[in-house]
Amino acid sequence: MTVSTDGYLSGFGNEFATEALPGALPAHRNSPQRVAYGLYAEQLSGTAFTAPRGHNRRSWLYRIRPAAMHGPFEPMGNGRIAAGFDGIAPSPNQMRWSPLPMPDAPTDFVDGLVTMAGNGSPAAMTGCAIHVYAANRPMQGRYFYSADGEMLIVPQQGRLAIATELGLLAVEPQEIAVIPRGVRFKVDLPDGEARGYVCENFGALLRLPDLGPIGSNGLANPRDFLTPVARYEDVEGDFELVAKFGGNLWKASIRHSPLDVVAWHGNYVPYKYDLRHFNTIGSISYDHPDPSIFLVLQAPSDTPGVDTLDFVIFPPRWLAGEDTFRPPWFHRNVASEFMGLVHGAYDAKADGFVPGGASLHNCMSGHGPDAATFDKASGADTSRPHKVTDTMAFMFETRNPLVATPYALQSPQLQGNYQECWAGIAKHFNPAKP
Ligand SMILES: O=C(O)Cc1cc(O)ccc1O
Ligand SMILES: [Fe+2]
Repeated sequence: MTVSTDGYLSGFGNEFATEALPGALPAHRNSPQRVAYGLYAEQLSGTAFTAPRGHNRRSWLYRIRPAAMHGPFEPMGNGRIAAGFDGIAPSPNQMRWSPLPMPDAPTDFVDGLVTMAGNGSPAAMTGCAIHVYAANRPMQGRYFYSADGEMLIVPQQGRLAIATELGLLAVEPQEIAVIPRGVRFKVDLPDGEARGYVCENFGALLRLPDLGPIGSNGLANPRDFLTPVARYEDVEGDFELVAKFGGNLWKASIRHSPLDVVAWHGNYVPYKYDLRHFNTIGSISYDHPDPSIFLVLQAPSDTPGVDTLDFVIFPPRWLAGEDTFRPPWFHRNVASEFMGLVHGAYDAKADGFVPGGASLHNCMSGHGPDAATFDKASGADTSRPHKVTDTMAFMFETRNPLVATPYALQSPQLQGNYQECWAGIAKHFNPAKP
């Protein structure tokens, strides 16, 4: 068994084993005729049964009642969650949004989800949905799971206590949580309210990238990923199970808490990671490297080297490039970029991109530093290193263009004047002056 720290097991993709009651886990087998304590054995598979061993993910759960026990599902209305992205034209316009305001009415994590952008579909098993959430009420008497994809949660304001079937994840801003496809959970708000971002990954499971010439250490180190120990509730009542399935929300009545797993083992697990532990690598000579150097997790596609989804962060770091324009350069990419800001300021934008806000730069749409940032950085002294502090920006970078949802396009948070941040860029060209 791996090392346990404060209710967590450390490592990425490990074979974990944990029990909340002694002897609840069967030894040397998965499905004995009778399980200890009268528990039911159930397998939860996150990959095809025959996936190569290195990518195969499944866990065995020993629970008070099987997951099959609940009433029939019926559609419940999607609220502000988009059912899909087909049939909406993606836009080449650069877009930026101010933060989603905290709700006035009581709103839990599920009610608080708003889809901003996405591509692909759960049916195609590729692409993602990007949501933001703003909530002010714990999930009471209801439990949620997404059958559409694993959920990468990036809290921006307020802590989340995410009670999952496999145990409790306590996350705060500058940490992330990943809830596997199908795992049931409920969210409590220890600070009363919370806001953040969610990327629902329809494709291959997020994994740590290869390190190539970087070597055997660096970027996000596997032992900093934490998975909860087993923890169960044995409660009965009139509860609701909400499923996101095929883009839509469904609800079923359930007469007990589905968070009733007393012991489990396996490698299909929820986990959290503190972004402040990221080992940031950059240039110590000249030039600003591609942002792939900041890759935390990737969801590969069937094409080698081309990911369906990359989760990239821009954490505090030293900039040392000499005779170098140090902030992000002007660029156009084949990939599409949805960015958010957890904390502080982002070094490519002097203002307008604020914590809780978001931006979208689609395939081949030009973007980069705003005029104020360009002027400052092109005149800066680069003979000494400079530390970028008080910042935590991130990017959901996708292979396919992102479709902004009708909600995102019509929302009052859309900044109509975003493109003006480049309007003041001066013409300096003078063919007579090399
Ligand atoms: O657009 C952005 O701000 C993100 C980004 C940062 C960077 O350092 C290089 C490329 C890139 O897309
Ligand atoms: Fe970019």
